[in-house]
Amino acid sequence: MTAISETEAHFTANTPDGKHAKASAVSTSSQTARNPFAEDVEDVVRLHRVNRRFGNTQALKDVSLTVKRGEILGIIGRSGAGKSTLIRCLNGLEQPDDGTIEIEGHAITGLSEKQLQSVRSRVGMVFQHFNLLSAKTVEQNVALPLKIAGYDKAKRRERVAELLALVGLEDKARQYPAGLSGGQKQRVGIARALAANPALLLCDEATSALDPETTRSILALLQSLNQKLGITVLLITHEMEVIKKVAHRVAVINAGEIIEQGPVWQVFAHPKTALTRTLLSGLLPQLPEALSERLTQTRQGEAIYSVHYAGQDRQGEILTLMSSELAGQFRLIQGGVEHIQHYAVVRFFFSVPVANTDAEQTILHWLQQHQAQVELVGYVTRDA
Ligand SMILES: Nc1ncnc2c1ncn2[C@@H]1O[C@H](COP(=O)(O)OP(=O)(O)OP(=O)(O)O)[C@@H](O)[C@H]1O
Repeated sequence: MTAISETEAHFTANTPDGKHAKASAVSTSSQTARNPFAEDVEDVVRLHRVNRRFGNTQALKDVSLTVKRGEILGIIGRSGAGKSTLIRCLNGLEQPDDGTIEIEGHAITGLSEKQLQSVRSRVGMVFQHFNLLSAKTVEQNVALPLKIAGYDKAKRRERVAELLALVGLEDKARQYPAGLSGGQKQRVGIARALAANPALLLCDEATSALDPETTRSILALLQSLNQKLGITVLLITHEMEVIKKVAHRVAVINAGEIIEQGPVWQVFAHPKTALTRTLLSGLLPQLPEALSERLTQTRQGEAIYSVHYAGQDRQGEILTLMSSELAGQFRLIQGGVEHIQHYAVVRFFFSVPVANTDAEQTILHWLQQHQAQVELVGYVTRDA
């Protein structure tokens, strides 16, 4: 058996005969028990002013958050920001000091361990290090939650075949995890998380242990599962690239606080906080280092501006338009277009000689008219 972390603490589930069974690292459900969760509730997850303190550390500070049914919400934050604490609160392994957490309209704060079992049956967990049972085959790993939930052998076999087909691993059913690649192991982890038909897939750094190509294929799988099954996904990550590829909305967490949230295209186009800008820095064009090193705040030489812009279903034509309508009045330094959701997110830097105040004002006015967000970055002397 592989070592498992506290997050994958043993879950228990009611079996049809009324006894409690134990499983490792899996969510479980009872087919016979009445589902206390309202499947028609629009918000699958709702957190209201959740706080969690550890001594002097405020791991979660007044966190309010919703995840709508069918949505993929990405939560991004640096190490120590509070992501694990948030996950642990969501699957009931941690209790907040105050505030409320609801899964499908059902308050889960203050529940007993036994009451939490049905909560966990609605939440499938996908882990960074897969947490498969090494002594069991792929099909046995996937079947485990079904076994605990009381599915008979024939039903288990049928459902496991269905799940393995869903994640593209039909031919690996009899293999052991040791013989699988990282991406294949994560596919097994996802199949297992989906086994009991959860409402929510909680992905805790699900691609952080994978190479870029495998990461892409796992993210594509999550996206297709979201589209095919309509499953709601809460994805915890420290990589903006992951958010960009799959999430509909993003929430940025820092020192336990949600400091910014919104549709992914919007946060990319108009990041409000310095941290978000830093997290985005690898993905959006930056001012060349040779130039940024020479920046001053004294008005001289050339003024350098950064522009953020987002347009729906447009191919970033603002740059083309600006180049044709204001030709010769500015110098383009660096720029690029990202296509996120149905938006073209454009970021570019341009310079204009400070001596040419008419051109500067014309450009700023033009950009304002085109709803672009413009910021003065600084000045460089003309020979820069
Ligand atoms: N059981 C605990 N006892 C004391 N402090 C804790 C405990 N759990 C978390 N913390 C503290 O709470 C803060 C948030 O921790 P958390 O593990 O939630 O962050 P994280 O964003 O998941 O970080 P990482 O990405 O490194 O896992 C940190 O300062 C951490 O040291």
